[in-house]
Amino acid sequence: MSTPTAPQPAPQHCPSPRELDDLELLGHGGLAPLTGFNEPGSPVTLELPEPVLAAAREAGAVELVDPEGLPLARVAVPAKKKQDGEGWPVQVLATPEYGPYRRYHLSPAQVRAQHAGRTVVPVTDALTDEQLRAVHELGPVLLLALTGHGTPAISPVALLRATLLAAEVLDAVVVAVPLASHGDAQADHDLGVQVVRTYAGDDPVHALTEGGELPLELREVVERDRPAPGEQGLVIFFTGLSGSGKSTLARALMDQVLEQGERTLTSLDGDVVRRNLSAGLTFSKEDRETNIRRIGWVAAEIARHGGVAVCSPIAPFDATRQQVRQMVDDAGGAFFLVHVATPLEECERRDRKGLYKLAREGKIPEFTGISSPYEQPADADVVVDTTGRTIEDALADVVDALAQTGHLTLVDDESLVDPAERDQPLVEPGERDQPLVEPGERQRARVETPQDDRPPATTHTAEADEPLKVLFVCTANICRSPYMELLARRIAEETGAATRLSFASAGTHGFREHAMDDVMATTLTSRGVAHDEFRSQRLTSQLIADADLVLTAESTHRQFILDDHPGDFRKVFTLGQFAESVRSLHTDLTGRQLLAAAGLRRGGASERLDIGDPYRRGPEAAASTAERVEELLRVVVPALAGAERITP
Ligand SMILES: Nc1ncnc2c1ncn2[C@@H]1O[C@H](COP(=O)(O)OS(=O)(=O)O)[C@@H](OP(=O)(O)O)[C@H]1O
Ligand SMILES: Nc1ncnc2c1ncn2[C@@H]1O[C@H](COP(=O)(O)OP(=O)(O)O)[C@@H](O)[C@H]1O
Repeated sequence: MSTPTAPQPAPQHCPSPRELDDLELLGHGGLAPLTGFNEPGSPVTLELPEPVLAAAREAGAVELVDPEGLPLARVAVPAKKKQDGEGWPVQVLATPEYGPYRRYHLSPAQVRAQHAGRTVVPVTDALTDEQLRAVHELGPVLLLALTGHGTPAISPVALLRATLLAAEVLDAVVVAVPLASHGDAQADHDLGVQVVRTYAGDDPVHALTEGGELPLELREVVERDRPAPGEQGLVIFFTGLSGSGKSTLARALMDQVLEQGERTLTSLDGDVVRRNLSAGLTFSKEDRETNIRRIGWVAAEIARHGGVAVCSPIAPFDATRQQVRQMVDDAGGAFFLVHVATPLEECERRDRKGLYKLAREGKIPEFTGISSPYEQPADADVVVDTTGRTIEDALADVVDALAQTGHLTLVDDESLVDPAERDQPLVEPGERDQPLVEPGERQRARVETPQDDRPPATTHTAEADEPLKVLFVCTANICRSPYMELLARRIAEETGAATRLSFASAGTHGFREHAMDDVMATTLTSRGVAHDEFRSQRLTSQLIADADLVLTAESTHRQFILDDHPGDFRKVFTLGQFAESVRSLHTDLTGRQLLAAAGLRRGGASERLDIGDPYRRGPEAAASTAERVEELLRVVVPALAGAERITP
């Protein structure tokens, strides 16, 4: 007689963030008519790892738990794949209780009961002034914030924060719907239409149209959500063979970051991690992956808090490195991969720890490069072969590539420059027609950077004969920057350089086509400079791209530009900063060569050098701004033009 086998308990599984969002909506009817996962043709799928799927088929169900292990739902899983036709129905065990703004998560039934009669407006980004005006016209509205994983342009919590702020100036209630993205634009669109219709019932739906500017409060929410590249958490991840130079370069880089003193820093060195966080792990493929994932997890948490983590394990497997990149990305950090590509022969020649010899003798199994693979990264931000190079020279490539991203700028550090070269002109008079190169770049030939489309630091081209284009930038382009543009043009005329220089100005925010502010305009009139034809314009990427030099009134304007155009850091200065650089360069360089030199040796854009906003602060403030700008322009314009320098 055979004994009946006891039914197997349903296995537990923690779904992905996207699946958790889907589960919440399936659970309360938000995805109606869908009632389960994996219905034919539906993007609302649930994927189970093979062993969990096998156990679930045997038990007839899987229990979905949240990341802390709380059972949320029981999902029926047919015994055989061919029985999947009807999908996997969901039975709710508990509704999620935690998470920011959870109280705004309502089911369609709750929305119908509490808020019927309002026009429904689906929202996936902070509302612009034009959108607010249009929504205001609609009367009572329900702002349906679509916060699901991968859907909003900003983080779900910032979208709710921005939508609640917008609601304060409208007759609006706010409801959050975790409508996730499934990676298929058409399927997501169709699902979104269906979900919004379900929430709206018989009420009208208003689709927002693009356009307009963010009001100040909402801009602040968005900017806080997306910190400037220089303030974002950063993971600098060195990968390469043992002995390639990862730890040496990582240590040298960290010293520079510490000396600069602007960022908090954590080292996750391969050897050190193995003695602590990963003590006991072997060098099997599985243990190496566990080791790297642990490093990635810690690094991502550091990035989440805005810190810098410098990691230097071998990390031989591409898939694991990609997982770390994803973890850092999910935490809102930037991931910067340095491939220390010193070839095996050189690492083995160095054999600092004597390990290669032991590995060759078969005394260390699974040694990377000898008896265990190293997968070359195809996604490195910079590739450095340290063979035959000094540490400083190799490090300069990393520092340079980092600066190009805007995430960490250390190139101001004069210690990178050979002291013997520090006060020399960068270009000898006889070298004028040669491309300019930075001292640290002279060995660049040995470095491959994967971003082939990056412009070289400075090259001499036919452009050299065109007038040098200078763009002045302030906030509204009605006070400071027009004054700079018009007065600079006058000074260029006085110095006979009108054909060699051209000037324009623009504002980061504010109006288009406005005349100059009256009070500030008076300071120009008293200098005999006409302003009647001047009209303000907004700063655009094209204006920045077209300019050879961008001079801003304040360091915040400079940062505003670099946030979107980090690669332009060598040509964007505050006017005060550029004047200081010109004064301290002690060279006879002019025009583009002066720009190149200033770009390499620029001083800091300290707020001390800012030109404050005189707008609505009366004639005295305008006069003192005018005086200060004139003083700076009389340093900068003649220097650019090659006219006789005025020594302050
Ligand atoms: N089998 C084998 N293969 C490779 N390396 C070995 C091995 N056994 C010990 N070591 C020493 O451990 C250091 C590498 O550890 P990592 O944690 O960076 O390796 S991994 O990323 O998990 O693959 C590595 O240090 P680095 O030289 O700093 O890279 C070696 O000193
Ligand atoms: N340009 C260079 N950059 C980094 N290391 C170099 C360079 N030239 C020689 N080395 C030497 O190579 C060795 C690299 O060792 P290490 O930094 O511990 O490598 P890893 O951490 O990749 O195992 C050190 O002895 C270092 O002095």
